[in-house]
Amino acid sequence: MVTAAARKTAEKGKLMDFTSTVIIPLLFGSLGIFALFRLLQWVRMRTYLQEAVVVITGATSGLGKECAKAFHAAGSRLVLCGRDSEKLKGLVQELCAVKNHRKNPHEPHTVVFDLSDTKAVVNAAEEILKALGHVDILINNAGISFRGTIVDTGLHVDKKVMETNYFGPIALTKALLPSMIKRRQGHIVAISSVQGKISIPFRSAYAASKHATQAFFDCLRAEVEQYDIEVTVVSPGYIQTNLSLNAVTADGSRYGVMDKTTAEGQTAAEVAQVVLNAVGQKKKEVLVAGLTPCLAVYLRNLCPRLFFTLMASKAKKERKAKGS
Ligand SMILES: NC(=O)C1=CN([C@@H]2O[C@H](COP(=O)(O)OP(=O)(O)OC[C@H]3O[C@@H](n4cnc5c(N)ncnc54)[C@H](OP(=O)(O)O)[C@@H]3O)[C@@H](O)[C@H]2O)C=CC1
Ligand SMILES: CCCCCCCCCCCCCCCC(=O)OCC(=O)COP(=O)(O)O
Repeated sequence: MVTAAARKTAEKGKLMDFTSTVIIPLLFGSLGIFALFRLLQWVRMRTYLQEAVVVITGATSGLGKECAKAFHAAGSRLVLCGRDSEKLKGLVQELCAVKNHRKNPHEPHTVVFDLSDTKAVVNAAEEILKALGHVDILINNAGISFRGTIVDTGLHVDKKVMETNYFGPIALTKALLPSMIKRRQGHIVAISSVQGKISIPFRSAYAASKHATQAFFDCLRAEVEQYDIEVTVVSPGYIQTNLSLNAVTADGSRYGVMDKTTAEGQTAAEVAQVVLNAVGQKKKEVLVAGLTPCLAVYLRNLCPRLFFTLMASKAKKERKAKGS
């Protein structure tokens, strides 16, 4: 007669057999497949980015500057765009410092223009195509933010924000698109914002420009799929940059304050890595934000009434804090 203890030992043995013959090989097999998948993904990404001609707007500071460093490290041939030629030269020197230069021998090209000047944008696109022949990846990063009430804001301020954040990037995109279509190759990136998906009070011009950006590049993605052109929309939450310092206010003057939310945001280097990976993996869109902004995006879509109530109380609170 089999005792209970013997039955228990036999069951334990069976379990151990099952673990060593099924569970452990399955676990290691899955880990192996995952590691192989990640390796293949990395190799594909490296091949995609190495030698690629990458145009970055707003390369003089913040996220644009960090994207320049990340794509340079990935071996891309950079075209750095900005309004300040001295800052661009400084960045080229930094990138061409011996340590970086050994990894990527291509000296970045610089193009100076203001995105709110459509003619200058078209000329810049021509200059880029003349100098490099083609563009593989365009990163529409440059932008400005806004702080103010709608009732006090001059229309010239709304236009300035729209020109910089929306018309400038779409003008550059339209100027480079025909050459991408001709080659049936290209990748267009729009750095939007969480505020391209939700609107928060006292940011009307900024949120409107980013919603327009999201809409335009979503349309573009569908239209250019037939030419194998990729479109990636990146929507970050707060990033530690000069964005709030450089924001315009209701009368068009500089805001000049480093907001706590911005100062406590993600680092620009972290977000640049997300941009690099999203481009390398040809992602359609990516939301790079903390839990609250992400929840706010879902809430806006799933329960708009509650979202609007929260935004109204946020506006009330901010107005009270300012004593207005
Ligand atoms: N910081 C944040 O919290 C977030 C930022 N973003 C987005 O990230 C992008 C980069 O901003 P960020 O790095 O944070 O801010 P920064 O202010 O540090 O950088 C903005 C860049 O845009 C350039 N720029 C501004 N206006 C113009 C113009 N008229 N013509 C050409 N270039 C111009 C600036 O050039 P110059 O040096 O000449 O001023 C600068 O290089 C923006 O699109 C922004 O909306 C999105 C979500 C969050
Ligand atoms: C249980 C659900 C709770 C979720 C609701 C909370 C609602 C609180 C609102 C939070 C709003 C977050 C907004 C984040 C916006 C953002 O990250 O924007 C990034 C920027 O573009 C920064 O630009 P700015 O000029 O505003 O500094």
